[in-house]
Amino acid sequence: MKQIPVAILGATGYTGAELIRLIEAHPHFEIAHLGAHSQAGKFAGEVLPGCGGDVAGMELKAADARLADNIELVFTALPHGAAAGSVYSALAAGKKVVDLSADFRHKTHETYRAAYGVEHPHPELFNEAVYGLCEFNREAAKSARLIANPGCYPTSTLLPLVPLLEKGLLDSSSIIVDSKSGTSGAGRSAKTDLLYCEINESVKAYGLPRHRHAWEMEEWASGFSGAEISVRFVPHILPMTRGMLTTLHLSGKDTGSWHAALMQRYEDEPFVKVLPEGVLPSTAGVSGSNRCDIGICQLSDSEAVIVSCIDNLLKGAAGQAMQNANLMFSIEETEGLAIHALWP
Ligand SMILES: NC(=O)C1=CN([C@@H]2O[C@H](COP(=O)(O)OP(=O)(O)OC[C@H]3O[C@@H](n4cnc5c(N)ncnc54)[C@H](OP(=O)(O)O)[C@@H]3O)[C@@H](O)[C@H]2O)C=CC1
Ligand SMILES: CC(=O)N[C@@H](CCC(=O)OP(=O)(O)O)C(=O)O
Repeated sequence: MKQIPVAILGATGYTGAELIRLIEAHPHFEIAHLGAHSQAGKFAGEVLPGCGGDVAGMELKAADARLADNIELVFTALPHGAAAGSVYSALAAGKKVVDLSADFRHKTHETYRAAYGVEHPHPELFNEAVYGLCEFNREAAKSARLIANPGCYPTSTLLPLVPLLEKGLLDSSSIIVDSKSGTSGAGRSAKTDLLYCEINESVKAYGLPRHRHAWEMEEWASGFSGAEISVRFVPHILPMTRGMLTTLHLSGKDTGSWHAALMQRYEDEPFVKVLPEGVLPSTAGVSGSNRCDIGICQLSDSEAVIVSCIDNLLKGAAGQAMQNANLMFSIEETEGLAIHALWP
């Protein structure tokens, strides 16, 4: 198979760096363009400590630099709000796009406005964008021109939730989503509340009363299962570099059947692992992999706790983006993606 030239816009951020690592090890994609913003003009190796080989010597292009004609795929790993214009231009130039930002994740302008509080510059693309939760939208991803890669918190929430909603087992009005994220989830740009002294030896809730990902969770839980849900979502930030753990406090019926329902739904999925009943996952168990591990503990006939873990930079971002890119180019979905975690 030929090598497919790709561009990464936002290559100097955390998810951009992860994309470089994945593409360098991928047999069918090759890096042809690295875009940056404040770091444009420098070499990748000057800005990215983890970057070696030929890529280290590539010049970082300005965010709006022209993309060469032979580039077929563009990953936009840009802040939300900044991504939409680049996505629009790349599509207009005939490229396929996997957008890691939140700019095209919503079905309607109303929901986007509610979650982000601003007008969208290209709402006409909402209908075309495919929400890239591969386990539920695989067929649509295969023919997509634009993938809206899901958010990290929604990925860790929707994977355990949707199969139970599909079977009508959950009380959809009382879903509590308690999530913890490593600090890389907040990106690489300098912010006072991400300084070592603010984060170290501390755990902090944030995003209340309603974090923007609550809309994304509700919209797609409903989109995939048909059930209207409302979530109470509280994110937390922890002093670890990568990893995300989501605890779902759930009620419903036949909780004794929930473990089997999840096992059955995911038995053929390479990137979702349902642990034996009562065994709970850890972030260390998925770190460096594209997996989501799910553990379930029945509390009573009508109540259960489910815990899911992902690496926010992989299944929560660059890994899932690569899964989608594989689908878009008819490549084996697992290509270039580690099943095993970096453990211990
Ligand atoms: N981190 C995570 O775990 C996850 C992130 N995401 C989403 O993926 C996207 C990238 O995230 P992440 O890598 O963490 O972000 P970072 O803050 O680490 O990196 C942002 C990148 O975008 C560039 N950039 C910053 N501002 C602009 C601008 N105004 N115009 C063009 N480029 C700009 C930066 O360039 P320079 O360095 O040159 O200034 C940098 O390359 C975001 O939308 C994020 O919300 C999604 C899921 C998980
Ligand atoms: C710890 C932290 O700050 N996390 C980010 C979410 C991660 C992210 O990148 O959000 P998107 O997937 O929507 O782009 C936040 O709460 O805004």
